[in-house]
Amino acid sequence: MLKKKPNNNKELLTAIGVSYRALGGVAVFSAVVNILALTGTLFMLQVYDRVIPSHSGATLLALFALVVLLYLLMGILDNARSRVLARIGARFQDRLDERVFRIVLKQSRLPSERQKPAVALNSLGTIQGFLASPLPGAIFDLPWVPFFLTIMFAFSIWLGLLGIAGAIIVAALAVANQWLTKRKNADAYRIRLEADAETERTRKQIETVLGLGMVGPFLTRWKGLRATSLDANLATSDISGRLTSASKAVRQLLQSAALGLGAVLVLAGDFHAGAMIACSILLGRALAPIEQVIGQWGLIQRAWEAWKNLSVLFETIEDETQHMPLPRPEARIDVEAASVVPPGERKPVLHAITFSITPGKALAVIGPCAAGKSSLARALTGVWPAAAGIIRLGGADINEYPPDTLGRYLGYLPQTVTLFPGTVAQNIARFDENADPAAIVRAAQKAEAHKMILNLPMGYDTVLTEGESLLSGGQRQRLGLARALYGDPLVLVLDEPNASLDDDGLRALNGAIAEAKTDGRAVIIMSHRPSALAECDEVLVLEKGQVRAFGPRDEVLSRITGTQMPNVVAGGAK
Ligand SMILES: Nc1ncnc2c1ncn2[C@@H]1O[C@H](COP(=O)(O)OP(=O)(O)OP(=O)(O)O)[C@@H](O)[C@H]1O
Repeated sequence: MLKKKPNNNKELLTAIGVSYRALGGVAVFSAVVNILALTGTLFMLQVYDRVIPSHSGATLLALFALVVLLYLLMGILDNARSRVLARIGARFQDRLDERVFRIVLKQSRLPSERQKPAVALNSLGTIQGFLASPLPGAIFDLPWVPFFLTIMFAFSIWLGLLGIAGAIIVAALAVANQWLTKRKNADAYRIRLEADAETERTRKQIETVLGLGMVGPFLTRWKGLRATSLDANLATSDISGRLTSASKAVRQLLQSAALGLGAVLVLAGDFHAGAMIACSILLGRALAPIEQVIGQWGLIQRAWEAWKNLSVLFETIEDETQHMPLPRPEARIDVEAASVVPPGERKPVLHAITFSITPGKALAVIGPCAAGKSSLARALTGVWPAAAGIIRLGGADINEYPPDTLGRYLGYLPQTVTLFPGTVAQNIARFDENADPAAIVRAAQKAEAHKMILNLPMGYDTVLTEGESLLSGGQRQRLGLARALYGDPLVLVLDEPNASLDDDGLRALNGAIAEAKTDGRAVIIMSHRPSALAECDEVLVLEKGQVRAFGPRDEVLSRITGTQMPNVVAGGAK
């Protein structure tokens, strides 16, 4: 079967295609601008034909006034064309921004991708930058090259042939430029991205880098990458510069050659001196867009690479916003023979896991280190997709829900609580712009975090910055729980929610779980510590990514330990 060409991705073509009227307008402006470009030639012919023979100053003045008007119009239209093209670029970016942002987020699930600058965002910016540059204008001028050459033919077949030869030479220089710089340009770009990623990595891990005295080695690695990227850049710009200078010189030489050839024809007696100069001007105009395109070839290459990158990404990463909206489901999770492979890995970390949890029940997932508890939490929240089997929420595959909707149905407390720059209230409300303050306070109260928040310098309006150190581990965990409880989630997935909690925190957590059950939510708690079992009705024991036991709490506990852990049930042990 023939494979669809990735460059023809429908979404990209549509994003440009919506501006078809504007593009049509640009084509019309280009036509007028190119016709107006004959002003100089016509003026010169009129000066030769009318003004000089008649010695008429008035004619010259009238002609000149007309020329001023025509050039003014040309300037206005040329500027309008650039403005429209820049707006087409902005519209293109605006239309694809959300799609690209979602792709970047999805790709970031791969640890290897997380370290790199976002290719999709870079690519979109590159295409927008290209459209806002003077280059597309020059590209719209290219089809007018034959128009100027045809006029040259009308003056003289020899001058026409010279024009064609000139266009071929300049175009050949463009092709040589592309051919010689393509690889080096791509290399320079790739290495520069790697160097940027290295800076970003160092910046993010600055405490470790400084603490372990690793600045020197990192600097050496970074400088190595920058030097390689600079070398590749220099090599490209050397070749490009050589060819650009050659093309400039060739154009001027050709214009002089046109004058020379015109002079030969004038001397032969069958040619007008005005036509000789007119052809020289026409040739310059015909070759100008070709030369401009050569000079900016790198930009065209980068824009084309960016287009191909986006095409491939759009073809391979589905647009999730296209799913049909489902009604709010029942608070029930069914995991059916689900196997989970971490993104970018080959080996599953969870093997054929099967269990269910119904509304109003709490399930504890316990097991030794690296048993797969956090992996299960990630799979349940859709962060890591199941490689085999199905995870259902309210009977529907969780992949059927758009990620943001699924996120709202699930209250997820990850093992490491990350808070974002913004106020405490914004963090609890998951940055929902229409958040109801009463709902934020309610979530905090349910997580028993309300009093703690009121004791912060600005209460709910306390601003948290990136990497803030205002909050202790326990405080973060309580805020994380409030955030998980915000917005009436159906299922709570709490990964080690008790890891940094003191006795008060543990009591609060168990109270929050009991209340969630009363509210009809299902609760799944991943934990090492037995204190988490107090409110749980069922227990699932994981070991090496497999279910060792699953069932009612006391039954499972007595099976695996020989006791019912009465003190655990009473909430006494931690
Ligand atoms: N991002 C990842 N990429 C590849 N493998 C991973 C990733 N995260 C975890 N694993 C592997 O998956 C297995 C299960 O890890 P997981 O963190 O789910 O265990 P856990 O039971 O939560 O452990 P702990 O109690 O120590 O937090 C481990 O062997 C771990 O090495």
